[in-house]
Amino acid sequence: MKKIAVLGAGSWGTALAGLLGNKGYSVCLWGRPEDGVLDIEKTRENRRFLPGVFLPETVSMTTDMKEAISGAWLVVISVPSQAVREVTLKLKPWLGPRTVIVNTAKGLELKTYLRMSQVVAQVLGEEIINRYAVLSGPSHAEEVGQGMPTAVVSASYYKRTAFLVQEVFMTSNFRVYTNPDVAGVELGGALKNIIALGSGITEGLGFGDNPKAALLTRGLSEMARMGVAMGARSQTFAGLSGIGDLVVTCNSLHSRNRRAGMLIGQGKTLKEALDEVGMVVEGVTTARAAYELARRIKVTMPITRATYQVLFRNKDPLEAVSDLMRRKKKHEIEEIVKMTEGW
Ligand SMILES: NC(=O)C1=CN([C@@H]2O[C@H](COP(=O)(O)OP(=O)(O)OC[C@H]3O[C@@H](n4cnc5c(N)ncnc54)[C@H](O)[C@@H]3O)[C@@H](O)[C@H]2O)C=CC1
Ligand SMILES: O=C(CO)COP(=O)(O)O
Repeated sequence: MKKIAVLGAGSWGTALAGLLGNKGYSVCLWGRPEDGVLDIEKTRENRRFLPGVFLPETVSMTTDMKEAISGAWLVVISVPSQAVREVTLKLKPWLGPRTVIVNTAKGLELKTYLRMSQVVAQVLGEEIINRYAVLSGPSHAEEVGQGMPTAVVSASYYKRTAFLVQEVFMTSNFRVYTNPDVAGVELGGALKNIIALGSGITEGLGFGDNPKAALLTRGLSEMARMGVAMGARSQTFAGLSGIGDLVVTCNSLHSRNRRAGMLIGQGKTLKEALDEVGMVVEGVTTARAAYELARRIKVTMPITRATYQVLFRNKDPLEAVSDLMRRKKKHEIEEIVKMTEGW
């Protein structure tokens, strides 16, 4: 069977390696030595990041990048977004001329503000873009690992690549749609984590469902605003990588972004919250990158700004909520007002 490399032995890399291995692919899961790769190989279980999910014999483990990439026709990147550049640099010397790259990391790179496809293209050259897809959507590793019905989206500028990735990942419990809007799918997956952090903060403050619904809905609106300003399609934000992932991340007990937010809302510092969660909380770095980018390109993102201030400027979460509520009066949807004569 064709070989697939999965880079990143955390919860998502492990779940995807299991999914692909169960489909019969020969999967090589690469991780750093500190990820207990040898222990995973022996027990067939990633006890730290995905306990209770057992990997089939079709999945082998390595800490050697050359061994992982050599002969692979498809490479899945499942490391935190701030590590995507480093890992892409490491895989570059061994990458075959036709190997397809599937990125699953959700975030914006700090300082450069680049989306993950742009980071990968900077490292591997623009020509990679035809062989690149992003796989994103509401898909907690814990549930995918248990084979629960899940729907995600494969986006690529190149139709054949989007279709190929759909075909590779699709199972009776893992439904994959396609979308040509790479920017929209990447930004949906990245920006929803900021809103989930903010939503978790309101839960930690003891607030209920109304503030969560308000944050989620207005959060989606600012995600789409930023997306359109960066060339994405607004409709993509109504899809799996937008509203879909926002709903799951703001509500799920598995969500690290929601959990970190709740801890901060309860009075923990950012460091204490991150230590307690113990896994990557992508919304933290993305809040910083998106806040700075929004200022630079002059896009209004009040929830992102408020979340940034709580995370990095020691703003009291209650004061942040109060400031959001007291912003100047607004129309709900500007486009509708513009289309409505006499308003
Ligand atoms: N866990 C989930 O349910 C899902 C996660 N994702 C995304 O997948 C990406 C990875 O997340 P998770 O696996 O959940 O994180 P995790 O915190 O469970 O694991 C991250 C893994 O990456 C490793 N890592 C960190 N820096 C590294 C580096 N520089 N080089 C190599 N390995 C490194 C860590 O040691 C760890 O094994 C994130 O962008 C996340 O948003 C996407 C969909 C679902
Ligand atoms: O993106 C994810 C699920 O779709 C994982 O992020 P969280 O753990 O914050 O929910």
